[in-house]
Amino acid sequence: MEPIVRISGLSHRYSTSWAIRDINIEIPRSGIVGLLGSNGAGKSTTMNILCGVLTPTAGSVTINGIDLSKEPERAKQEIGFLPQTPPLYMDLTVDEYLVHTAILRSVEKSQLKSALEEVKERCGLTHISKRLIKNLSGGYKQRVGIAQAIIHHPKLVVFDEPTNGLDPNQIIEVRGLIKDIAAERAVILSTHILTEVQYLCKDIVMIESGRIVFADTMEAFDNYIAPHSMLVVMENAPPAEALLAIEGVIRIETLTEKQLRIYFNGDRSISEAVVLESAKRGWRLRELNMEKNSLDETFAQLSRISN
Ligand SMILES: Nc1ncnc2c1ncn2[C@@H]1O[C@H](COP(=O)(O)OP(=O)(O)OP(=O)(O)O)[C@@H](O)[C@H]1O
Repeated sequence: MEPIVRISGLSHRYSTSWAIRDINIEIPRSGIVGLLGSNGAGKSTTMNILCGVLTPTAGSVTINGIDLSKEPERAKQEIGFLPQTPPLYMDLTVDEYLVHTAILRSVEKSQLKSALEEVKERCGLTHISKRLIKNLSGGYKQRVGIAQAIIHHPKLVVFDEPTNGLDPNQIIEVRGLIKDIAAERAVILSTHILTEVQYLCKDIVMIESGRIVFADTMEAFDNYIAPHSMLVVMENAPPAEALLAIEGVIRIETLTEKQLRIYFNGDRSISEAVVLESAKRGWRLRELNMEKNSLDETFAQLSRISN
């Protein structure tokens, strides 16, 4: 099936420096894709181009098969966008603001009332319809921001750092809402918060220094960088020097008298050398566990690879 978004050879230069270079991404028609990267990696630039807010220096974007540069109005009809700072009018009530955004998004007059009621119900806003936006909590303001992004039933919704500045309860609520919204359309979630991606996304695209450094499933991300430490338990654990003498071992961390963490370079076959050496020297190896990288480590290592 044709992806909902096809980004090809996308590059953008602000005055003298390139913010993104040769970005290629395809977004499937359902599920949440996480766009991950450190601050300044190029996420917002990519999102702004995708949402038609910024014209790229090079490359193309099609949305639902429509070329964004050739038919911007039609292409943008297919997208809902929640930028980092929601575009709210503080002096309007929730109803007034949502009607205003629905008209901007070309929702037909005859559909206006039902679109408004549906989106308020969806986002838990019905009971605060008449409240001024400026008097709402951060969590409710964000819900109004989400409501404006979906009121016209777009096939793709883009969220840029949607839980920024929210308290832990509000974060859980907004995440639940995003999950719910993604049940029937494609969602792109741009963030530098790894747990957010881990919780919500099936697929990840990671950008660093303006280039894609990883694009695959969450599971593949989890396994991407080979582990470089193992935890061992030995009844007669030797002094660190004896373990450091094994080729590839670079550091020993002594945890208890019998438990050690061995850091190594190279591949997993080093575990065999540890087993053999233990048998030869009577260290009485009881347990050996390869340690998995945490997602944070993978993120940090991918960030370093790009620099
Ligand atoms: N208007 C601008 N003029 C000049 N340079 C810019 C402009 N906007 C962004 N940049 C630069 O382009 C690069 C990418 O920025 P971008 O905002 O896309 O990154 P980001 O991944 O969204 O980061 P953040 O999470 O901090 O928003 C950065 O080096 C940034 O300094």
